Amino acid sequence: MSEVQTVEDPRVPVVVVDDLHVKYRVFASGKAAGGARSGLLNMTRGVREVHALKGVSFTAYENETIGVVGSNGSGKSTLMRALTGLTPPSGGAVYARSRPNLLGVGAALLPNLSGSRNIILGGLAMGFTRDEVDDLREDIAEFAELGDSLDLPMRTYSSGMQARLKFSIAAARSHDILIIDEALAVGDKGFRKRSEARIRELAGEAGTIFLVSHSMSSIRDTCDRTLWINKGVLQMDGPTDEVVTTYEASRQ
Ligand SMILES: Nc1ncnc2c1ncn2[C@@H]1O[C@H](COP(=O)(O)OP(=O)(O)OP(=O)(O)O)[C@@H](O)[C@H]1O
Repeated sequence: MSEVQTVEDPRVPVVVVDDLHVKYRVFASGKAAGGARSGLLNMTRGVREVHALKGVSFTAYENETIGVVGSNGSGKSTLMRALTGLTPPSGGAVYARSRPNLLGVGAALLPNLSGSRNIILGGLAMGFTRDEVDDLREDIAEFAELGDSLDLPMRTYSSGMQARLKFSIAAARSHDILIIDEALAVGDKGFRKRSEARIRELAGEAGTIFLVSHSMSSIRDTCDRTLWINKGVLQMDGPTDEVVTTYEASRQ
């Protein structure tokens, strides 16, 4: 009699993506009906479908920090939006242990309020209580290193300064499943180093992190596993070094 041996996988799955398809319907303006002067667009000939993800499947486990690479328009952001539930699948499914959070509390921040007020607002938007926000304010301000600028309205900040503030607020709490889309590409070198270190800390706090970036050094420094998305297909999924090396070679 043959013996069937089952090997238990000790890893705990937190996100399962199963044959995920995403299609967008876009209205391409094309040539205006009746000539450009009529000012009317021919909507019937202009509907186009973009098949942005074509059957992507993978499982992400607890404590993994996963890089997501691919050329412009390959489907990385679409995949991340589908993970958060912002973009509905047109086929397949996404299962997650808890709702993945997209790093960035940008939508909750108000340009006319000062950096300090936005720290409070962003903290509340992330689900902290008022007392918790009061406890964290100093830490967030210190991490952002914006000095006196924190008293100025956020609209006066450069894009790098805004990114620092958003990162500092969002990174103040550990998330079960966290998605960072290009967050490291902004800010200066010093801030990038500190944000990478903070991401590693967050990853250590039992979270699962997805990092979408065009910076291969950020991916190599931060991620143990990497997904390469190519034209809507998961081209490769494996240890970061192997995937990034193959991806870079493909672009020579
Ligand atoms: N809201 C949308 N409506 C229509 N098409 C879209 C929409 N968002 C993305 N697309 C299309 O889907 C495809 C994948 O785009 P996506 O933004 O996911 O790529 P990406 O890999 O994140 O690109 P990048 O590296 O440039 O940020 C592209 O062809 C893009 O034009």
